[in-house]
Amino acid sequence: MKLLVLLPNRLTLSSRSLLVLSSVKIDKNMIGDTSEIDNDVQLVLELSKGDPFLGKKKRILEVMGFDPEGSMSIRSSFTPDQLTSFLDMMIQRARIINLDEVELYFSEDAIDLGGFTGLRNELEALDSILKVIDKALSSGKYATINVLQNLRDVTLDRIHELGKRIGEETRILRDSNSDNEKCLLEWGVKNGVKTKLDIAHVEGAGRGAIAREDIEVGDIALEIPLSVIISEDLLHESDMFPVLEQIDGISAETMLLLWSMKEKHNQDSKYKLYFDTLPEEFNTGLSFGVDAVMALDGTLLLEEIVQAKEHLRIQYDELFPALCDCHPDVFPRELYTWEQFLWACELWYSNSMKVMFSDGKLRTCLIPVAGFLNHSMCPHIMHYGRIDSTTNSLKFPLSRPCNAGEQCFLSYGNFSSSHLVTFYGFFTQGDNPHDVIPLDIDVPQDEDCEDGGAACEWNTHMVRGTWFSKNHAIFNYGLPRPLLNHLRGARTPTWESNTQTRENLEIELEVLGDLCSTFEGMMEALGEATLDDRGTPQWDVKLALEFKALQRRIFSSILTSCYTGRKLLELELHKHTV
Ligand SMILES: C[S@@+](CC[C@H](N)C(=O)[O-])C[C@H]1O[C@@H](n2cnc3c(N)ncnc32)[C@H](O)[C@@H]1O
Repeated sequence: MKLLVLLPNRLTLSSRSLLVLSSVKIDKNMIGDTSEIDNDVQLVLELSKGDPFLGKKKRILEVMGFDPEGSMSIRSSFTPDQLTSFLDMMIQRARIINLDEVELYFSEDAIDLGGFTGLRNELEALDSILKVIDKALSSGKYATINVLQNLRDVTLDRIHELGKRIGEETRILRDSNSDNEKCLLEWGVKNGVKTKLDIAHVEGAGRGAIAREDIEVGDIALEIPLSVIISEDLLHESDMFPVLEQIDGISAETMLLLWSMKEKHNQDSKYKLYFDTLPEEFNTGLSFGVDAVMALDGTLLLEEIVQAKEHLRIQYDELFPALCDCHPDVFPRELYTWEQFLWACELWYSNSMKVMFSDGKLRTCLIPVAGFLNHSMCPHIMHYGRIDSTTNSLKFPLSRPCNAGEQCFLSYGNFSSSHLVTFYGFFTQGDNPHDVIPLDIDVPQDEDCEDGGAACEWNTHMVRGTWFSKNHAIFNYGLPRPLLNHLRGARTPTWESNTQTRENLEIELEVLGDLCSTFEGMMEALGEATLDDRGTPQWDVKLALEFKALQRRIFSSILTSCYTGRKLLELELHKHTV
C-alpha cells in the first residue's frame, strides 16, 4: 500500500533568500579625497541559488540598475539623508529578491511604478534587511561603525510604520482563565514553554494568542522545547508502530495521524491537556455538506474540495477496516471510523507545522500552545520552523512589533482563499493578493521558445482582481502583463513593444475580445447570485457563498477592465482613421 496524506506546507524557511555578509573592505580607490578615508561595510542581499525564479529576478534587478551578484556599500560618513537613500535602494532590491511566484507574476507594473508590491513583500523585504544588518553587527567586526546601528534604527522605523498600515483588529470575546487553554498553557510552562502570549477567545477565529506585553521586532514571542512537540519520534514508543512499519510505503505523517486518532482518547496521555483543547469539529472545506458543495457550482473550489475528499477516502479505504480486522486490540474499530479519520485529517491539515530538526530532517508536527496562533497575510511571525540546536527548542520571533493586548499572528504560508477554505475553513481579513484564478492556456513548447518572444515568458498563467493593479492605462488595463504578452505573442510572434500602431491596437482589441468572452463564460457558469431564503445558512454554505461572491467580484473586475480597455483602444483607433 502506498500512502501519502497530503499535508500543507507551513515551513517558511525553504523559500527564504540567502542573506550573506561579506567582509569589510577599505577601498581607498573609491575615495578621491584621502581625508575621507572611510570604513565601507558591504551588505549583500543575495538571491538564493535555489530560487525557482532566479533568472527572472536577476533580469528585473539588472533592468533596475542593480548588479544581481553585487553588494551595497555603506559608509560611516553617511549623512541621515544618504542613509535614507541607501535604505530605499536596499528595500528596492530586497523587494525583488523576496517576491514569490504570484507577486512576481503580477509585479511588473508595480515595479515600473515605484516598487511597492504589497504589504507581505514589504515586510519580508524589511525583515531580510534587518537580518543582514544584525548579522553584520553581531559579527563584532563593525562595533565602531555607528552607521550600521543607525541603519538598523531607520529600518525598524519603517517596520513600525508598516505595522501601523496593517492594523488587523481583534475583538477579544473572553480570556481563557478557567478553560482548557489555561491548563494547557500552565502545563506548557511547567514543561519549559516560554511565552509572552496569552490565549483568548477571539471574534471569528476561535482561540487566538494575545500579547501580554509590548513585543518588539526580534523578540521571541514563544519558545517551545522539543520535548513538548508531537512528532514522529513518539511513534516508536507506540504499540501501533510494529504494525504500521510493515505497511509498504506508509508515510510517517500517516502513521502519526493514526496515532493521534487513538491518543486523543488516552486518559493517561502526556498530551491529554493538548487533545482536550482541540475542537470537536474543525469546520474546514473537507467537512462541507452537500448544500455547500452545490453552492460552489461553477467554481474551482468545488473541484478542489471534492478531489481532496476523494483522495482521503481512498486512503482510508486502503487502511480500514483491514487494520481493525487484523489488529483489533491496536486499532479498536470504534476509534477508526471514517468520521474520526476525517477529523484527524482536518486536525493535521489545519494545525500541523513542518519543522526542520537538528538532524536536517523535515518533520510534520503538532505543536501545543503554538497551535493557538492564527494566520494573517501580514503576520507578526513570519519565520519559524527550525529547531534551535543550542536550546533544543522551536522559537517564534517577531518580524513586526505587537503591542500588549493585540493578537499576535503567524504566517501559515502565502495561501489563496480556496486553499484556506479547503484546509483551514476561513477567509483572511481584507483582500488576499494570492486569490488568483489559474488559466488553462496552451503554452508554447520549449522548442518554440528558443528565440524567446512575448509568449514564452511564463508557462503558466493566471488572473486576479484587477483592483490590485495600479496601472489601468492602455496596454495594461489592470491585467497581468505576462498574460497579455502571451496572448499578443500567440497572435503575432513579432510583437515587440507597446507602440500605438494601428496593427498593435487591432491586436489588442482582439486580445481583450478573447478575454471578455472567456470571463463572460466563467461568470455565467457561476449562475445568478441568489439569496438563501431558508434562514441563516449553515457555516459551510455561508463559506461557500462567500467564496462564490469573491469569484464574482474577481470576474467582474476583469470584465470591467476589458470593457474599459476596449473603449480606450477604440478611441485611439478612431484617431488613426481621422
Ligand atoms: C492552528 S489553528 C489556530 C487556533 C484556532 N483559532 C483554535 O481556536 O484552535 C488554525 C485554525 O484557526 C482558525 N483561524 C486561523 N487564522 C484565522 C483567521 N485569520 N481568521 C479566522 N480563523 C482563523 C481556522 O479555523 C484554522 O483552521
